[in-house]
Amino acid sequence: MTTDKPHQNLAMIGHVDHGKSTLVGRLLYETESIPEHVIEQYREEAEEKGKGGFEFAYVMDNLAEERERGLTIDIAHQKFDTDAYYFTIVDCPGHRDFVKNMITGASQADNAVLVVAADDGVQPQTREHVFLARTLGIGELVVAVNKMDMVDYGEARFREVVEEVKQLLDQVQFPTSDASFIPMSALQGDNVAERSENMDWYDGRVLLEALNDLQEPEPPTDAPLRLPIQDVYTIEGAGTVPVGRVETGQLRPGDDVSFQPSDASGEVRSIEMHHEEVDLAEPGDNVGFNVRGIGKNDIRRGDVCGPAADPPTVAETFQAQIFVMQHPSVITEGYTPVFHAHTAQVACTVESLDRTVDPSSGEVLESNPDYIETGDAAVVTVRPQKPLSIEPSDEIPELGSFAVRDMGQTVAAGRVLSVTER
Ligand SMILES: Nc1nc2c(ncn2[C@@H]2O[C@H](COP(=O)(O)OP(=O)(O)OP(=O)(O)O)[C@@H](O)[C@H]2O)c(=O)[nH]1
Repeated sequence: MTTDKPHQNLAMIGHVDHGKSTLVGRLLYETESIPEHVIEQYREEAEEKGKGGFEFAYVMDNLAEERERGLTIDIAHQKFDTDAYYFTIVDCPGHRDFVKNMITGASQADNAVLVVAADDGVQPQTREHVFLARTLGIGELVVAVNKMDMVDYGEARFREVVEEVKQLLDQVQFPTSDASFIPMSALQGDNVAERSENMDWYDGRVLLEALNDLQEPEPPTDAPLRLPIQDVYTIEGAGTVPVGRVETGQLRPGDDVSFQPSDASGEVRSIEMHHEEVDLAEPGDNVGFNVRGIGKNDIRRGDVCGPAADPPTVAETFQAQIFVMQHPSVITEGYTPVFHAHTAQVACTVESLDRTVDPSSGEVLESNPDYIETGDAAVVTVRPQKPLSIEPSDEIPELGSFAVRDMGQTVAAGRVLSVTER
């Protein structure tokens, strides 16, 4: 894969069984992104088994079977391209660790396709995923009204589903134009790559066209430097080398930087990327660097590096809007799970439940509730049990969201509204 086109991470979201995997399979198939030898092998098998024509369903069945055998052409991390972009599919929310991956930057999605089955309409997970997409800062949604073959390709049903989805998107204030609703069948291939003859009432874009027209993700360069530290190495000859990914801003040799919350600072001596010395690092760059006067025990994973003149914020407490995704019982004041924000993992206490809000409109439902539970959106005040660097998401979105983990699962996701500094 060359780099002559910009890259985008694309999330596939939607209720279980509405067709996310099938749609990914179809996109890969239509863009000729499934390796030729795999397709060829299926074609031969299909012929041997006398399956007549080479049906897409046959490809999907085989992909599913491979997945079960652990041979994984799994939908996560598959790549395809259009004229304008290279796309990488990132995990969908049902998959393990999706939320955590989204938040720790590993697979932060730029945009998403929301799959809604025409025969089923908006379902609980459709709601949940849309809310999550909003919380996690996904830019644009393309809505795939899928399984149109199951409703006789009828325009009236399509319009009904579009209305349902629009209501949901209005509630969470997700700006979406009419053109982003596409009636399709992932299984039959209608309106994915090719215009469907089964729906001549539709004259909008097909899915690949809509993806091709997405806005280019903007590199966030006007925020100050924020570089969460993943690891700290000691390298012979170079000394202490923190490594991490630049989330915002720029890093140059000669810069005076500060690491928070460890509170160490010094001047950047050199920066390395892909084993080569560079004189500038920008958002998305994974770098190792060397700072005058800083030893291995002065800084650690979970620190954030920023300009000494505008250092990363360290929170005494912070107020956040959270969405409870799955919790076996209820969350009350005093609850202390582990918060995952960028590369940090810190136990934090939910000090007060300030209010529950309509997950959609943000309207206050109840002030100072006694508890919150799965499906609730709430504003809470949180006290980290150890120093934690985190930023208001309005100011630096890349450092302003977190996942709440407990009992081996992500129980909630959230966005920082404000920080009371230490
Ligand atoms: N008729 C019809 N069936 C479809 C279409 N797309 C998907 N399906 C079927 O719907 C079922 C679920 O599809 P999946 O792609 O596994 O759905 P999913 O959303 O990925 O489901 P999870 O990964 O379990 O969340 C499968 O049996 C598909 O064959 C479609 O366009 N038309």
